[in-house]
Amino acid sequence: MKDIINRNLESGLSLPIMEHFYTIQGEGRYTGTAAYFIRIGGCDVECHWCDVKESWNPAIHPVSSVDKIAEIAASKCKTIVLTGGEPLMWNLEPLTIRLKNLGCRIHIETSGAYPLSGHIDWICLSPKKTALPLKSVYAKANELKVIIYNDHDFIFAEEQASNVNQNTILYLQPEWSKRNKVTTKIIDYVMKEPKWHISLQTHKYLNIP
Ligand SMILES: C[S@@+](CC[C@H](N)C(=O)[O-])C[C@H]1O[C@@H](n2cnc3c(N)ncnc32)[C@H](O)[C@@H]1O
Ligand SMILES: Nc1nc2[nH]cc(C(=O)O)c2c(=O)[nH]1
Ligand code: SF4
Ligand SMILES: [Mg+2]
Repeated sequence: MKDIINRNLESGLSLPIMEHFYTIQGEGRYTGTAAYFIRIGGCDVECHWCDVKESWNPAIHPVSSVDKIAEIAASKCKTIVLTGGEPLMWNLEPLTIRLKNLGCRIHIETSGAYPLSGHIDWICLSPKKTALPLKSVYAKANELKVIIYNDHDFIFAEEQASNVNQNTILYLQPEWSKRNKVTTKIIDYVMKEPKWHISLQTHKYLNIP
């Protein structure tokens, strides 16, 4: 039985799904727009300020068939956001093929620390110092979203911006627990360096998932 589960995980036919829910995209370019989120368990990047640490251990999340998840998601909304955990730790080919066949547009939230897989229409790359993105992900990022926790993160943000392509939209997003302190610094920085935009975690202000 365990062998079958492992084989299905490897092939991407089943994935450890932590949760899936219909909400409003709270961050980045698509802020304010309806999207169905699929949160896949498993992440070894270990950001100390991660707001979903419960996602890190894949073993505590039910291994679910991607057929079923795709069907539920597509019945609610045609824009899907794959997140986690780190969704690129998994083979996304079967899930994304099924979603595409059901007429969906697929977005991903990723640290970029693992290779891209599957069919993705919009890549939100949020690089982390502990596990830098792969070159192949920088090249395809549609938006770059750097989390600002301290002053050094502005320097990190500029370094990261030099790795993405010219069309990538650049965002600075306050780390939630530091928002009172860093939001004003981001506002000043964006006025000084207007290639950047500010992204807020608006779903947290709205009290929605
Ligand atoms: C929970 S992560 C999951 C996807 C992927 N592992 C990643 O980090 O991009 C989703 C988004 O939330 C951001 N995030 C996580 N914790 C945060 C926090 N405390 N404050 C602000 N943004 C946060 C991440 O940087 C990422 O852009
Ligand atoms: N509403 C809402 N928007 C989001 N944008 C990125 C999120 C994530 O956790 O990946 C997220 C989330 O968890 N909720
Ligand atoms: S990479 Fe994403 S899920 Fe993983 S610890 Fe960092 S913020 Fe959390
Ligand atoms: Mg979130």
